[in-house]
Amino acid sequence: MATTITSPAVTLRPCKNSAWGSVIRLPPRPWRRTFCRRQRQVVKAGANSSRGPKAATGGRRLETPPSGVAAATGEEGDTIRRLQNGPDVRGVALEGETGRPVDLTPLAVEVIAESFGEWLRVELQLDGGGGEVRVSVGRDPRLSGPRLSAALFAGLARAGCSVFDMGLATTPACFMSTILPRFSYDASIMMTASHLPYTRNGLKFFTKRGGLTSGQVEGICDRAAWRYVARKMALGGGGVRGTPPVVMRVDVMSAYAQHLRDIIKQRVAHPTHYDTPLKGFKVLVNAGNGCAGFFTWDVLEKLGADTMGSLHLEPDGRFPNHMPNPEDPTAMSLTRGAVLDHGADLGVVFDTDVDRSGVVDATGAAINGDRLIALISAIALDEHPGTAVVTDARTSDGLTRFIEARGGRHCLYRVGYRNVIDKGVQLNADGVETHVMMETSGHGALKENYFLDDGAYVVVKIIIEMVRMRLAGLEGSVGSLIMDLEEPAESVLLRMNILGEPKYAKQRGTQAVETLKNYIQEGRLNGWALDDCGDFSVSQGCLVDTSDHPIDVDAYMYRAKFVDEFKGKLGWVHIRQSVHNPNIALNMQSSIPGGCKSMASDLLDRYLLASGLNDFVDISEVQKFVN
Ligand SMILES: O=P(O)(O)OC[C@H]1O[C@H](O)[C@H](O)[C@@H](O)[C@@H]1O
Repeated sequence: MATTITSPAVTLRPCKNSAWGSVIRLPPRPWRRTFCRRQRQVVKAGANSSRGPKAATGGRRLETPPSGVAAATGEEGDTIRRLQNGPDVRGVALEGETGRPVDLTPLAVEVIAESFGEWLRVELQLDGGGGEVRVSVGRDPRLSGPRLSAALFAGLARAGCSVFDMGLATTPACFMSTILPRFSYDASIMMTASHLPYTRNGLKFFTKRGGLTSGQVEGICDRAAWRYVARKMALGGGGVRGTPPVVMRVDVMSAYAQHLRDIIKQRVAHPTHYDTPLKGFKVLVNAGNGCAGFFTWDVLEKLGADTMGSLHLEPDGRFPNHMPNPEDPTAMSLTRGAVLDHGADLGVVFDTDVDRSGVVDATGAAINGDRLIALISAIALDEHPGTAVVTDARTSDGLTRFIEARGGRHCLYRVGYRNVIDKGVQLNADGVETHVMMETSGHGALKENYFLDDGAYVVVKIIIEMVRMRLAGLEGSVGSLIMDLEEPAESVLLRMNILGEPKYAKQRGTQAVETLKNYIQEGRLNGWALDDCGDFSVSQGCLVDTSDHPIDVDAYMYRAKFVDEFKGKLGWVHIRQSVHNPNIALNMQSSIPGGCKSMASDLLDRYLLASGLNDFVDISEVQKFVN
């Protein structure tokens, strides 16, 4: 049975001893002097070097790896490079995973943070900035957080950054700490592994321009790799050492919550109770013991909502109830139950760090995945007629029809929230008005919100719509806005583990994914056709943009449709390597019952077995599904 905690967790409340600007610890003066000298040298050396990674510096050069070290990074350095997951850093931070040793160590975090700080200094100089570089740091409640935070602070300080500790925070709040006038930091880092197991942890990086791109993070990890090897050699394999850095404890979360409240108040502009527009509404939150509890007591309750029935608000780094994840069936079903039990108008499910969300409407209907995209698209198309909506290519044909029926355009793109957002940014730059960028996973970014991947803002939009509907005297809950969304008859996700040593997994995964593409292109798979690639293809989908370079780990992915000689179009499959684990994800959708099984069976015989991929890919899930 779900635990209901109505009192807020202390950790996310404004901390009495953490007033803005209060100093936690001062380092001894000599250390500070040495540090400043060192930093000047680093930046100067960078300006003359010819080895700086272009992606990370935007063309400016950074400190050159000492000769010999770069070449020698090899295996050791690769342990750092492998921590890059698209635009994030993710790794195992605690023992407990079979076959996966701890690789996100304090030293790894320290060298990555130092390389980020160094990159940032160069970036800011390019922008005409200089002097103090101020970086905020937030984290989720993972057990490894405090220890790794100390390493993160140390790395940033080594790079000459002033560090501001937000404590328990959310990913969108970290970005907003670079925007909110009272804070306006140069950059922010969120330490989180989102919905991944409690043993993992990771980093997300922001500047005022938004999240770093995969290319930028790749450059930072490259530099961190040689630094890691050099540091290990110097320390004899030991961990982080040295004087603890200066860290300022700051309360950004209260200001951020107020920012969200202000948006709701202003947009609803309630005619009788402006400051409490949610009076008379029951809205409950399932925070999954992640970071989202603040939304209940610092946003909803202060706006007048009754939040009785909220679930798992207390941060707990072991996530004892279920992973905080709007895609998690347990999370959704518990929230649906709570909404119905309490007669709530809305239930909200956040992921750990609140960059993803899903909702449950008053009838208990789960609105996540395609349905959430449809709901946000309906709201956005009302506000911006004709806007384009970018999603990953795992969305249904029904969603495309839903968007088109409202006059919008649907661009299907690569999986990976950053890919989806980048595509939207690019479309806007190319003159295609694009207001919504969302992944089926619940990652949602809006043009009006800094193109930020922000689960809280998505919920804010839905809440505003809910209140507006009631003010307009409209019947029904927010779910009524997506009544005509057609659902596929079947939707299946199968995972195929990549066997063998982890260091070969990416290469093998790419080989497996590319083999399917080649087989189709070579005409070896009758009935299969790759969905069109292109810049902005509404009806057929764009799966790999031919104008991009698939450099990232998550870049090789294809969608192919299958037309059966007798039954006609059965559906499509989407194949790609997992961003986080050594496996290949095979998504399938069909409009015909049994269609997914037919497609899987065909791929099993004519692709997986015929190509011999089963030598290094575990095809048992596909076999089980087929049989
Ligand atoms: O590759 P998977 O394990 O399926 O995970 C895929 C997901 O990875 C991360 O969580 C990204 O933030 C998402 O944008 C992406 O959809």
